[in-house]
Amino acid sequence: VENECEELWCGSQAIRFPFQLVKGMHETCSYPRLCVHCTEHNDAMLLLPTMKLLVRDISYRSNQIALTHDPDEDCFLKKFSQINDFVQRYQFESTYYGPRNNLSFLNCSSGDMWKSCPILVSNSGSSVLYWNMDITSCTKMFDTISPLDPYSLQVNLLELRWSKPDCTKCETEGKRCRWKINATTQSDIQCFHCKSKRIHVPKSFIFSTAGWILLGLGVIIVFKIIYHFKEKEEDQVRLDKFLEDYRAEKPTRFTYADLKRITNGFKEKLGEGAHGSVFRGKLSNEILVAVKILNKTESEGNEFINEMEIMGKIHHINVVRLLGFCAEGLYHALVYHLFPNGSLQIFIFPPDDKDNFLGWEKLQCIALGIAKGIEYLHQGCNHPIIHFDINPCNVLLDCNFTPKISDFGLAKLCSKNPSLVSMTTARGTLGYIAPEVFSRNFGNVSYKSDIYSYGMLLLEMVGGRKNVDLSSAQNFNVLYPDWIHNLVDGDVHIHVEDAGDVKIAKRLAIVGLWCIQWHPVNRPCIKSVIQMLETREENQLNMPPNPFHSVTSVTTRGLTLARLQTMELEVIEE
Ligand SMILES: Nc1ncnc2c1ncn2[C@@H]1O[C@H](COP(=O)(O)OP(=O)(O)OP(=O)(O)O)[C@@H](O)[C@H]1O
Repeated sequence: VENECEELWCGSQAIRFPFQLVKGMHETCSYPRLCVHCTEHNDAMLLLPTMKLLVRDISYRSNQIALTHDPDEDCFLKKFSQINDFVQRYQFESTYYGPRNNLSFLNCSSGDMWKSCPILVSNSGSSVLYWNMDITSCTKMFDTISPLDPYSLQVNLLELRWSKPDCTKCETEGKRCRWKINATTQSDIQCFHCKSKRIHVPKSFIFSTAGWILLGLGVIIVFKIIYHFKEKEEDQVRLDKFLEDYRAEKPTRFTYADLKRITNGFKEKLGEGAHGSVFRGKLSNEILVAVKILNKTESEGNEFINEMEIMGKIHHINVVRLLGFCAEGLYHALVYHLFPNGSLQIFIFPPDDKDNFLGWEKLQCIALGIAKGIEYLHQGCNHPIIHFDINPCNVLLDCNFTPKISDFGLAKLCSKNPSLVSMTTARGTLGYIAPEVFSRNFGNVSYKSDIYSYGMLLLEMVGGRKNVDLSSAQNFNVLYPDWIHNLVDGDVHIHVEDAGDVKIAKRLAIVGLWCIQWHPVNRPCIKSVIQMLETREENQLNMPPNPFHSVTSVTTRGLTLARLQTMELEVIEE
């Protein structure tokens, strides 16, 4: 019931007790058989049993209502008797404070000027001359007593006041009022809390608004569908372009927006290295990629693109293939195949860690694969490349554990201060950098620098532990190879059960030790490394001299040699 007595609106007119909009009519909410109808033009019409009146205004504070004639009808006074009945029946009073009026009604239908409303009403006590009209042709119809004001009636205006029901008490308490159930008089009202207010919105408005909303939704859906198909089309175009480039063995050039789409907004980060961050991406359901966003490249614009074209031509089973790149303003990025196994780094475990150790056969295959990849970079392709950063992090493993060398060419492309890198990424890089890269006293930087890094990597694989032991910071890059040397000499026994495995372990260790000779000239070239790894004649593998056997003697020898060399070599600041 409370909701039915809510205040509703018709245009700017609030309709509430003792009136009620015709919809949701409830007997306790308004005068009996009296209701207001809201037209499609938002006009409130008071519906009486035999006529309707247009509501001009309702003041709930002063209990007044102003009514006028239905615009469809011309004359108010023709319906005087119904109006008078209505006023008296619902105990309305005229806002006109005066004695009850003796009204005279005159019929003036014969005069031209009375055409629209041929009835004149006057208070019989006062003159009709104030109308300033010719009333000589009028005939008297009847006299009556009414509380209504003749002047207002004549101008089609009905201003009424109701004293009952009186809701002012309820309203001062912040409540609403309505009839009591089974009320017998117009004083039988009760106050109640009205919780919710609803705005009356004409049906036409609801329909038009709903229509607009539906239309809007329809347009959005259509746009979404078009966008979806356009996106799919663009994806397909990009994929086709990629496949075309792939077959033509050249890297695809992507825009930064492409990369954003491929990586789903750079959502999944695979890792971060010295050159930048790597994100997981998807070119199609079958082609998963890793997108490396470079921090800073030294080569700009065209130079970078030329460099990419060269790197894109490098194809070898043991080298990560560059699928694409992005060179857009400050954004430089590289796109590679994704290798879900990640880098070799996470597979290096000691042989006695049975659950994680890969096995000697597999380690040998990986070592050989890496060597073949280095051989291809050094000698096999049109543009020989020194990697400068061979380490387990830069060897990725595909699902068959085939090793793939990554990050080739970046040493040239990216600004990389070795001493700076050694400080920040000591974990991965420091132990692998050849001595001559630090100081020319050991010789010239050449392909042999990669051999040194490869040797360190091999030894790490054999030992199953990091070659840089930061806990013994003083001699970290000396102690570990020494330990390996002793292992091969037979002084320290590594836990290898199978005789075949012992052979592999020894072979890997011997090759590793040859590769890490201080002076580049003493290191084998990569071809020899491969031969040594592939040989089955164990006794053909000679042990290299142990440069760490006596740290003092080595240092003395090194210094002597260094002293000799400094006399010939230009001193380069580290
Ligand atoms: N193609 C790839 N597929 C799968 N994972 C990758 C790929 N490329 C890189 N990653 C992962 O992202 C991480 C960061 O690679 P990134 O090459 O940038 O650095 P890094 O090799 O670890 O270090 P640095 O660049 O200093 O040599 C790697 O450890 C690797 O796990």
